[in-house]
Amino acid sequence: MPRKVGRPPKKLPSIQAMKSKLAKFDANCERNPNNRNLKEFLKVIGASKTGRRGRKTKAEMQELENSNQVVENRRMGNACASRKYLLMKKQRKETQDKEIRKLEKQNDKLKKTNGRIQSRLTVSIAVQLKSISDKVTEEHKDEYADLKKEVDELEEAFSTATKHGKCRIKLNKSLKSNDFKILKLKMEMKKGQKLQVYLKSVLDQQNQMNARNRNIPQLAVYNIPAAPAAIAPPVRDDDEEEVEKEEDDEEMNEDEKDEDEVVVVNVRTTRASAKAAAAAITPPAIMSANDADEEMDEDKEDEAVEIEEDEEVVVNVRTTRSSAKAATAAMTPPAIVSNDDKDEDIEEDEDMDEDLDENERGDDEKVEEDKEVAVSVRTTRSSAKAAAVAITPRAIMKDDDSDEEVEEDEDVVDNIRTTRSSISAAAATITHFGRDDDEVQDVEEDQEVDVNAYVRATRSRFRNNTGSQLPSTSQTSQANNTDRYITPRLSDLNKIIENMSKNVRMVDWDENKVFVKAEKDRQNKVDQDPALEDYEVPLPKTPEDMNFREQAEKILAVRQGKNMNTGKVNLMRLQNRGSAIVAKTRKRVQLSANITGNQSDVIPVYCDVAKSVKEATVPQTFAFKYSDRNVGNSLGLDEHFKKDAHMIKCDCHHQLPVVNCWENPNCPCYRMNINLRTAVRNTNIWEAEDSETEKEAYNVDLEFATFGPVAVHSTTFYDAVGFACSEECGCQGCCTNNVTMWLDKKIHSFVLERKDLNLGMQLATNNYIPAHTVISELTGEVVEQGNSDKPYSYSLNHGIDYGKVFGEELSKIVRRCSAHLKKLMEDTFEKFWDVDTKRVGNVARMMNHCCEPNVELIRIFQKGLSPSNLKLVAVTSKPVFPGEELTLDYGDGYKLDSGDLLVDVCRCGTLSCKSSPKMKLTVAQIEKKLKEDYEKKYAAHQIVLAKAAEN
Ligand SMILES: C[S@@+](CC[C@H](N)C(=O)[O-])C[C@H]1O[C@@H](n2cnc3c(N)ncnc32)[C@H](O)[C@@H]1O
Repeated sequence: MPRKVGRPPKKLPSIQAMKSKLAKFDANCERNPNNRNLKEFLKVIGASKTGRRGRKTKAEMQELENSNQVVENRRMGNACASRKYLLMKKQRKETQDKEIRKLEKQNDKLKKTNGRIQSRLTVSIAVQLKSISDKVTEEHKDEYADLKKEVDELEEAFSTATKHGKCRIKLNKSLKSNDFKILKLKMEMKKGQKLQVYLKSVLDQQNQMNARNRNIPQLAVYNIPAAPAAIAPPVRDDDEEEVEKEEDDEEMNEDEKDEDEVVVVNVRTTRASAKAAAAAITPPAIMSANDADEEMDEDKEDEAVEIEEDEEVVVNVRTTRSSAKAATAAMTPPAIVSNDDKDEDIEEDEDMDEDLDENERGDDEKVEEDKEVAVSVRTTRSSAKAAAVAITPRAIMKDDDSDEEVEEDEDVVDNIRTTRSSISAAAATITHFGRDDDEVQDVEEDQEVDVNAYVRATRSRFRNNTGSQLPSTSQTSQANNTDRYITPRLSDLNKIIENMSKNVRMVDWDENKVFVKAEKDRQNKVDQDPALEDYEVPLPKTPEDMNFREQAEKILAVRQGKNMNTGKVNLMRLQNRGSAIVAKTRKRVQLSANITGNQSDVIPVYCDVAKSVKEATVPQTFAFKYSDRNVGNSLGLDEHFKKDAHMIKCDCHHQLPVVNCWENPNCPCYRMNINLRTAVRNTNIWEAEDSETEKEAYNVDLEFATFGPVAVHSTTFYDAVGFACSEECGCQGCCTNNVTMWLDKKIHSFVLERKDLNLGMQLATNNYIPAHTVISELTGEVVEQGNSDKPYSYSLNHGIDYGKVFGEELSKIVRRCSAHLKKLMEDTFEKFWDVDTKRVGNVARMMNHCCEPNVELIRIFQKGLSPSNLKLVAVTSKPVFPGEELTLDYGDGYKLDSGDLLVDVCRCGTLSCKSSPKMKLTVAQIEKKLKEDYEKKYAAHQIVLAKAAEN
């Protein structure tokens, strides 16, 4: 027999072996879902991602797939379905690793400088002003004069802002060709500074200002690197001295220069007629579907900037001349050093020119160095650090370690303090971080805070943590006047408590009367509102129609899961929350007659743990600013959707015959409502294997129609995302596709009461509220997770999002989404966002946790698809009777300030409560208890309804 040459073919594992491997893998997956990765999956099934060897043949794969094991193994199937996602994730990881390696390399290099001047970033900003003519000819004389005037003003602004000496602006006389004037601003930033955040912030600030003037285009920064600073160790304190010295003598030694890294930011501006300005209002970065293609192309050219070296990044931004000026001013770092050292500046100018030339060549070869206006400004390391750190959102500041966070907070404050004097002049003009924390402004509709809210939050947190307060300066107070800042200062919040304390009093309380009044008020409101013409308040089911057994079985399953098999049963202690008891008049301590300050939404506060006014104290929990609107911004993404052309809205009711949005397949809002669910479903990769019928059911289950019950997919609470029409639409939001319409109707009456000292305030209803009814928005400050106050924060997008994927899904459903917007969405939704209700919020923030909650939160976008367009809407998941508490499930991971897990000390008192007494209960016992409870509530409600009908 001839001897076989070469390797014997690899023996394929038997199906049996394969099955056992699969079982193992599945068990592993069960233990740790993170183990589900493609590589492992492929390994298990014997295939390799590359190369033929070991890969199954089609037939073998078919056989595998047909095997019960595979078919039944849902997770495995899901892994298959998410193959694309996993590959993508892997690629992303590789890129990230590469970037990290690069940054580490840089970091090592920087460290070699002995930890003294570790790094210095020189930021050059070139502002190109379009539409300056070829030559400064006679006909352009005036124009040139204007320009010169502007530059003079700019110079002056810089000099004022920088305080430290004069700044130089070079305006070359022979402006020529290609319609650009180039203006340069150089800033030195030091290592440890978050360049990306810094630039983003200054532009955000500028944009906020510009937003008021529609003729000024929005600035945008892109391609800014995750600066080496992001991983660089913070500048050591002992460096500060040296930096201060530098401030004084303005010298930079050769060694330091070597360490310079140059970042060039180009800002292009359009000096144009109103029309052109309006067109220019769209920054290249965020071109939307509706924009002209031409502009898109142009933008693409603009975007085609290259990172020349590790340390060099070019960023293009388009703006108008005036805004560029303002932007330049805004970009002025807090403490600016004069430029005595001309040689050095000239050298740097040259560097910059090179960069600009590089950058321009692609666009237009004709820009010449001598046609440039140069502004050179240098900041000190310490002040730059202070500025950058101060405006760096907490989440972007290394936030994985809480200890480190505290240190950083302290660091921030240290820096703010050290540089306070040096920033004073600049603060009034440009620096927002130095703004006085201590100004409360009214929360207006659609009001927003700029990025500085983060700074403010950080500083407030510092105060809360340390009890000390940062001093403020007159300059910072000046800055306050121009800014709309909402995060209230601690002292004002304390004043709220003081004022409340003064008005505590004893009042009569007749539950029966209150419930009857609430019922009548609701009926009146519904009757008188034409928008609610078709709405009928559903009545509660009779006890006979209820399925208590099913409920009891569920409760028992939960209890068995907890091994509750000992102890004595005291059913009266349990499930006695809420009431159906129609009480007689009694005295009650009232802490506030109306917490909202709004007469159309009166919510009184009672304290039942105190028997007299003397005994009563107003708890600290009321130190918050009442607002029925969210506040906050979303890293620029919201700016995009604020623009008319990009806002998602419909004009359904503008045409006849009127077609209800919900029934109109062409309504962009309704379409978005449907598409969002698909996006969420696609995001949830482990759901991806659902059959088409299941997918269909999923869509139906998540109906967000205005007048129908708001259906929540019970098993995927976090996935409940929809889109609603708004006041910007043709229907003005009074249509069938706007569940948020209920938020302003205020048809339900609530009360806050304290019955349990340890539980704090409880939110209860005075009305019967049917299941699946919108009751309130949960409002607060929209902040990135990590910036929020945990016990009072609610996740805005966690769970509807796997990293960038949700952003990607979103970008797919926006028509003709530009590459930049896509990236913006991905980046924004890669982060997790919270609604922090600690300092700003509404009554919904008072909802306690319950192991058997009756309220769930759904997420509804309006007008756009940024976190600022997203609302957390509270919807009842069960019928709630008058007197009953409204509760949410905070989740098993929720920790109290004490560090205890809430579930371990929960006081919700339900039969499902994880900390309820251990006792053996049968289904029949639980069913009986549930029935009794419901009958009592139902009977009491019938009395209320009857009395309401009487008068
Ligand atoms: C967002 S607040 C809810 C309103 C709170 N009762 C108040 O007076 O401000 C959350 C805090 O309420 C308390 N809490 C909420 N539900 C609770 C429960 N089931 N058991 C014990 N404490 C609870 C905890 O102190 C928790 O940190």
